[in-house]
Amino acid sequence: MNATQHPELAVSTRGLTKRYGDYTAVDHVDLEIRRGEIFALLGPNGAGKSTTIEMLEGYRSPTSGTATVLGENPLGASAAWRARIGIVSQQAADIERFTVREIVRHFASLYPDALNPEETLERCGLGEKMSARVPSLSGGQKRRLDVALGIIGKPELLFLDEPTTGFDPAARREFWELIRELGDDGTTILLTTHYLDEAEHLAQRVGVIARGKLLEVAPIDELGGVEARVPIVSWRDADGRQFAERTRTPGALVTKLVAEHDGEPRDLAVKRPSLEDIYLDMLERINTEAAASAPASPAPTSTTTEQNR
Ligand SMILES: Nc1ncnc2c1ncn2[C@@H]1O[C@H](COP(=O)(O)OP(=O)(O)OP(=O)(O)O)[C@@H](O)[C@H]1O
Repeated sequence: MNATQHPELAVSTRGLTKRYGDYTAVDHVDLEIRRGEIFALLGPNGAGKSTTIEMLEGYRSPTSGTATVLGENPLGASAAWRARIGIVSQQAADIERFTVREIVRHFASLYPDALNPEETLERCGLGEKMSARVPSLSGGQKRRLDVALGIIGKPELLFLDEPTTGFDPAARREFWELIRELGDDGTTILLTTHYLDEAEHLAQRVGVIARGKLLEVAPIDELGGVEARVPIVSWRDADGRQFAERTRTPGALVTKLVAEHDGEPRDLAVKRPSLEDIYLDMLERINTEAAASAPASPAPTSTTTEQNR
């Protein structure tokens, strides 16, 4: 069944919810991702990122709410729709018998307008491994193969679930380059990551999810609001007591402290909160609020475990 969706949107959800028994893994998520956007979903372990993505891919059914992806309901979407999306999930490809080239060629043959397999492998840094069998690849190289398989069908929308886990720093940089190129070509990308620098490098907007709830969606440099970015000046007095003050005019405060201390205050530091500081503050706040509003949702039990959907 075709759903109505604003043509500029690649993804839109309303009240998207997934429950396992009494446990709510994804809780009324309203999310809009524009076509051509690179969007990063951040959140701690178990926050609900993969569950959200899997509902958008059509691999998990929502308990309630709706999702529209490239104009269709992902559940039971058409084969033509499936050819328009690319998926790099957390499970690495494990195709024992084949060489890298064979497997990528096979995947390419499944799509109406696939990329060139050899060129794609070069782009993914596997040019020298085309004739290698999959089991002989290192962890990072297997992940690159996953990425090659995810993009081979020239997707309009690419889902990347923690794509650079296990990459060495150089491989991550190369991967970021590849993702930026895909973004420049107009591919919409939804990625989840635990690396804030990755989100900073790649994403135009980020969403933070924790305990299944989407806490905030914002351009990366506006996350947490203006207030969260106010610098903190810290110092010690002559007795060694630690002080810290948030101020929009750190220079003026430092000048005042220097005058008051008749010289350099001890351990003087001016710190502008990093994205990581802001993100961790948000998570701490939500955990404190959750603890205050007990009883919390019980953790999922084996009786509520759902294997596939
Ligand atoms: N099939 C299932 N049955 C029961 N609970 C599940 C099932 N799948 C996921 N969950 C629970 O739902 C919550 C969200 O899981 P999800 O995999 O979406 O988290 P995540 O944000 O992707 O975490 P991570 O960063 O660790 O990959 C977790 O508490 C998880 O244990």
